[in-house]
Amino acid sequence: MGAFNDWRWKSFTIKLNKTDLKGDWWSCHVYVPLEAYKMDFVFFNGGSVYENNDKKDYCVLVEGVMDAFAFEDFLLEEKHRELQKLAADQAERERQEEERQRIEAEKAATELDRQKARLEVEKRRAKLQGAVKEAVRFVDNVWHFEPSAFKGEDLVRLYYNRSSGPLANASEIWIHGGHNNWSDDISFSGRLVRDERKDGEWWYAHVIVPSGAFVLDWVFANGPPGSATLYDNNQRQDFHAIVPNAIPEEMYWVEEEHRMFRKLQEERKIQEQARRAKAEIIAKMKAETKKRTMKKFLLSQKHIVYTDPLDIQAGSSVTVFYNPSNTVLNGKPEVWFRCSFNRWTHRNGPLPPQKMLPADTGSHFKVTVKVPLDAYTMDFVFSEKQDGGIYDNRNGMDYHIPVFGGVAKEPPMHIVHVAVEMAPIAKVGGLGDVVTSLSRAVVDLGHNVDIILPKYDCLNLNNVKNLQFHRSYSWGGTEIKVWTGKVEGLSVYFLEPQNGLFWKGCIYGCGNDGERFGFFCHAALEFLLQSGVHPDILHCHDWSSAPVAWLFKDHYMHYGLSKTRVVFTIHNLEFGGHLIGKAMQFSDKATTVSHTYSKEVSENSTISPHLHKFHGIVNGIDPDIWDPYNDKFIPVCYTSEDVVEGKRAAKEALQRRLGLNLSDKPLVGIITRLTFQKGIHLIKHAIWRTLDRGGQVVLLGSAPDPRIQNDFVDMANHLHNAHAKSARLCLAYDEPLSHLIYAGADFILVPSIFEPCGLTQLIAMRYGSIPVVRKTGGLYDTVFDVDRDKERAQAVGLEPNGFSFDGADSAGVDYALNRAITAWYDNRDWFNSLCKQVMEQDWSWNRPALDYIELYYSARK
Ligand SMILES: Nc1ncnc2c1ncn2[C@@H]1O[C@H](COP(=O)(O)OP(=O)(O)O[C@H]2O[C@H](CO)[C@@H](O)[C@H](O)[C@H]2O)[C@@H](O)[C@H]1O
Repeated sequence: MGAFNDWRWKSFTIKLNKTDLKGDWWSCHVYVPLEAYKMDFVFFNGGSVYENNDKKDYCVLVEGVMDAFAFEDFLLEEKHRELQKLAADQAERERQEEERQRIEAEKAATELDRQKARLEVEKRRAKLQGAVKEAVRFVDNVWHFEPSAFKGEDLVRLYYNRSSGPLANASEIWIHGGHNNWSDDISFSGRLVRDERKDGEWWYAHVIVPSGAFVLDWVFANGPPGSATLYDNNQRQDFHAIVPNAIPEEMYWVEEEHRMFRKLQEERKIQEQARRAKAEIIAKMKAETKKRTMKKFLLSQKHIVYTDPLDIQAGSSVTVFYNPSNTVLNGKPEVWFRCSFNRWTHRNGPLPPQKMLPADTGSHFKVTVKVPLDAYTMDFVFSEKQDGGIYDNRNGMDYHIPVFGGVAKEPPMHIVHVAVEMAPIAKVGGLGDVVTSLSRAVVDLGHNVDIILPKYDCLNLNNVKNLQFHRSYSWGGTEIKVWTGKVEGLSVYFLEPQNGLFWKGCIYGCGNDGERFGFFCHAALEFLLQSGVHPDILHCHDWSSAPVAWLFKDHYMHYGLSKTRVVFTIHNLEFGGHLIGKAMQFSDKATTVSHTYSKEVSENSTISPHLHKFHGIVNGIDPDIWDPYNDKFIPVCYTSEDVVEGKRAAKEALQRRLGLNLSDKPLVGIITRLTFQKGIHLIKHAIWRTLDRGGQVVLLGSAPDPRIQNDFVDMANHLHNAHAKSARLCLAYDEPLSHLIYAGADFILVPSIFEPCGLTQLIAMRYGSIPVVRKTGGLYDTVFDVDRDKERAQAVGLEPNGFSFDGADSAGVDYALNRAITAWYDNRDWFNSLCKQVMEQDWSWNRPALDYIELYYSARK
């Protein structure tokens, strides 16, 4: 009994035969496979008696192309092939399932078309019944046909007695005719001539009876259709004649129904093809953007680390270049490279530390590594000595670079968000957008995400698919019903405590919000515990779900959720500072929504003790939810290629909808919650400045504070009187209108006093609108002034994309807004190319989601 390569390959059992050699020699033939580098074997009697060389077994080496390492790779390749086959099988099954669903949908749609055709025909038939009742064969002394019996497609003469009606003195007489109660409007017309052979005023026209006609409908007039001024329309009843030998009515309607059905089918097919073609274009554009962004990501640390090649392939060699002069290892005589794979979990453990050698290019050092076939990330840090000393481990995050084409895939993480807002079903501001769009991006990267949300009575349920009762449990003295549903493709658990805490008709502003959300956080943890769900990451947001952090650490961690880590994100430090401070203390990692805001708040007493675990990760926007190429709220879809035409149509639709002049003026849009944070006095000033410059302004915003709301209502009244054609303030929350403004505006103004990230400037750019912003927080990180920030933009691989200002006063606003409007008036070609350029920048989650994944992993270390 034997096998090859340490018993890992092709085992065999063969019966030996006695040979005629001298002594007690037995033998057998063994086939040695190509992949063998060693043969292992023992002898046995076919039963339980073994000769296994004192438990060491026997082995002989095999000469050939294989050794232990090559065999390792060979096995991985085998596994790879097997996985590929499984994946192909799976893909085929999915394709078949899709095909089945497509056929099913097609069947249902066909049935619907058939019903529609039937209904339509019934409607027309009922309508025709009336006309048939009124129709006759002739009217004495007014009109008749020759011959009197005829059918569809016959040529007949229609006689008319001119003196019978209002055309008695007309010099010309025309017939405007149709059939079956004008079913195709006018289907024939012609000029009548006088019949000299008859007595009296008899005029006639030749008419070809339309096929399928039961009833002919007509009027007489003194000119052809379009230029007649006098009619004989039988006292507004029109004339109706029966077609005596028409085809049987039943047959006609059966044919009509068929014709209608075919037409509907044809229309549907064309629509379906257009939809599919569009989906393909969208997928292609998305993939290209993603690829560009990934490349930029790989190059983004080039001043510290980069690899050659940039995309590392499993099973190949890669050279890592490192420049210590920008790190803590600056000036050290030696640099050592310490590396492993798969987030330090690779089966072979870390590679032995390698000393890096100076590279030819300036201050970089280099080292070459063989990447195993089952790698999906390459992980490394640098140290000053072979045995350690000072490390550059990227502030505790380590360096991780994705490896492509390997046989192993990154195991998915399970992330659960506990949040009180979620777009589009319960959105108040940007927090709701981020919960949805970050989750979608993380799912796209192959991880599992669930969201736990209160079941408010004011949820927008139109956007929840498959809402179902899931279970109920008791906690906090009440029954809590749990519902599940899909929102934007994400799985959501809705908690509905029967004590009515979320039946208040609103999300915030109930007086006891702290108590309501505190209860919700506790209930969410209880739900996870009772359902036996053990996520890797619990992600909570702002003061409203901050309690998750300490409730978890104080209680639930000890009840069996011990592998879970808590990540806390600050979207706005303005509210609930105490709760935020406590969550900062108890969370494993904390983030805020831009790098600059993280610096701006770093001295805040709630943050400063925790800087070691605090990171700024800029927000992204969801490229599917905000997509001018696929947006049902704008009149013409567009990409960067036809941005000018697309925006022109959107601007016109916006002007029309809000009653503004339909002229080509620079249009400034503002979309915001109206709070102190958003720079209210600067917004007001900008409205007047834009009007001074001959532009138009549209503001969409609502104020939670009634004093501010009233103030804007006054301003709106004033503006709508004095500048009705140039300014419109919509003081409400209106998602569809916001899309039209993003598309129709030339500029989106964001003059915030402080701004953790800001999404409106990012959405603006996606729609080719130019942001005009105050340089603060995330606005500083995402908007680069065309005149002042060229270098700062280039440092992050971008071209400048907007206008910005520093001061929080009117002079500041003027500085940016005047330049923006002047550029629009004086340099339209350049302005249009700027619109195209900002549309091509990637402000989606493609990049920031990678940073969140890194953060989640580092929280688990
Ligand atoms: N009247 C209205 N009608 C329709 N839509 C409206 C609207 N008013 C605002 N919106 C929409 O609400 C969102 C606002 O997001 P922001 O990030 O700009 O601000 P917000 O201060 O709410 O968010 C906070 O959290 C986010 C997320 O982290 C941070 O980016 C931000 O800096 C921080 O203040 C955008 O999607 C915008 O279109």
